[in-house]
Formats: sequence, structure tokens, C-alpha cells
Amino acid sequence: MKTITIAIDGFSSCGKSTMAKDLAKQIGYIYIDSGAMYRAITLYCIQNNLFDGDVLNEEKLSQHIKDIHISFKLNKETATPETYLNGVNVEKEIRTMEVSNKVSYASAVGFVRRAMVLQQQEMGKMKGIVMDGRDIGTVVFPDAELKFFVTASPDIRAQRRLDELHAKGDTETTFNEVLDNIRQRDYIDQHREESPLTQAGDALVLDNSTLTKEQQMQWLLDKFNHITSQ
Ligand SMILES: Nc1ncnc2c1ncn2[C@@H]1O[C@H](COP(=O)(O)OP(=O)(O)OP(=O)(O)O)[C@@H](O)[C@H]1O
Ligand SMILES: Nc1ccn([C@@H]2O[C@H](COP(=O)(O)O)[C@@H](O)[C@H]2O)c(=O)n1
Repeated sequence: MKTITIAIDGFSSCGKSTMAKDLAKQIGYIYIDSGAMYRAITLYCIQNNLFDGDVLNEEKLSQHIKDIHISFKLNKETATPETYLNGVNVEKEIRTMEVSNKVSYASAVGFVRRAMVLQQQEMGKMKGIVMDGRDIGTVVFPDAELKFFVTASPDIRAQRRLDELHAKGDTETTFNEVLDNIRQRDYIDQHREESPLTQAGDALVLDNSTLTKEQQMQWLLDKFNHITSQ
């Protein structure tokens, strides 16, 4: 069976990471959450006071960018990669609403994107990788053998994310806050100048609004088996 590259792109909170992680586990591939890299940079900017409200001091960030090192390490208990910023595990911190509310400003900066794309391409050069994000099938791996573009209705995405936040103990965030964040990120991600979120022409579209995780997994596996058995 041939080893391929799998790119999963789509809108915010539609289940990309869930399906990328589960698919990678099932087929024995490496999973990379490219959004976690942009979230880690955003956390660094927050921690180093590079944001004034939503305005990012790009000049200062350009001086700091060489000091920002992002890596992933496998958590053996959960069998899931976790994100490290300059050697510190930040997996929990990068998932907060504070980071979600600022990440699309940091990820729109050209030099940030170029630095991340180079690292992502390096991580995937041996193939056997499932990477999810916004520009994986269009910019990072335009030659990926299998590309998915995922979507679901904004209300369903917001409810799923809110359920997840509640399960983690966040009882303060409201449905409308999550929905606003999803809409705002989708808008910025689609309208930025540098590699905006778009569907690759050769991507398979999956609207998982009414699918269970098990059903979406079966759909992905069918596509994977079809392409690798050719
Ligand atoms: N088919 C599904 N049915 C129900 N819930 C789902 C489904 N797929 C994913 N979820 C849940 O939806 C939430 C968002 O999923 P996930 O974090 O994978 O999305 P994402 O697209 O990677 O999000 P983001 O872009 O914000 O990082 C999670 O709580 C996940 O468990
Ligand atoms: N390839 C990517 C991945 C992510 N982004 C930006 O990061 C934000 C957070 O990503 P999640 O997947 O964790 O939601 C996202 O809203 C984008 O702004 C990106 O630009 N390119």
C-alpha cells in the first residue's frame, strides 16, 4: 500500500482536528495540528505584550520570531501529540477563548505564515502524515494525494465547541461568544491577503453537520482505502 499525504482544511471548529487525529491513529500516520502552531505564536504574543487590543505589533514580533520554537511531543497516556512553546507544554493554554479571539490576527501576518509553512513542509517531507488547517491542501502540500475540505453549520459548530468547553470546566463562556468567535475567525481567515482559507480545487468536501464522529471516520477511511489501493 502506498504512503501518501493527507490534507484536511476547513472552517473553524468543524471537527478537522478530531478527524485528522482519529484517521492518523487508525492508519498509523503522523498527525500534525497546524492550527496549534498559530495558536502557540499567539500565546507568545500575549505573554510578551505584543498585542494592543486586537492590534499586533508586527515589527516587534518580527524581532522575536527567531526566538519562538514550536514543537510537538507525543503524550503516551493519551497517544496524542501535544504542543510545546520554547520547551514548555502549552496544550491547554492555546485552547482558551483569549487565544481563539486573537489567533486570526497573528496568523494573517505574512512572515509568520512563511515561517510556519516551511516547518510544516519539513514535518511532512517523508509523507505518511495527516495535517489539518486552513491552507494545507492549497499552500503547504498542494500535491497531497488526498485532500478534504470540511464544513458544518455555524450553530452546530458553536454548540459542539461550547459542549467541549463545558466538559473542560469552563462554565462562563456563552453560546453567543463561541458563535461570534467562529464567525469572526472564518471571516478573517477567508479574507486575509496571505493564503486565505479556500477550498482546493481537488478537495473532497465533507459537511459533517449531521454525521456522528463514527460516520465521518468511516467516510474518511473509505476515501483513504480507495486512493491507496489504486
Ligand atoms: N461529527 C461530529 N459530531 C459531533 N461532534 C463532533 C464531530 N466532529 C467533531 N466534533 C466535536 O466538535 C468539536 C470541535 O472539533 P475539533 O476541535 O476537531 O474542530 P476543529 O475544526 O479542529 O476546530 P478548530 O478549527 O477550532 O481548531 C470537538 O468538541 C469535537 O469533539
Ligand atoms: N493552516 C492554518 C491553521 C490555522 N490557521 C489559523 O489559526 C487559527 C486557529 O486554528 P485552529 O485550527 O486551531 O482553529 C485559525 O482560525 C486560523 O486563523 C491558519 O491560518 N492556517
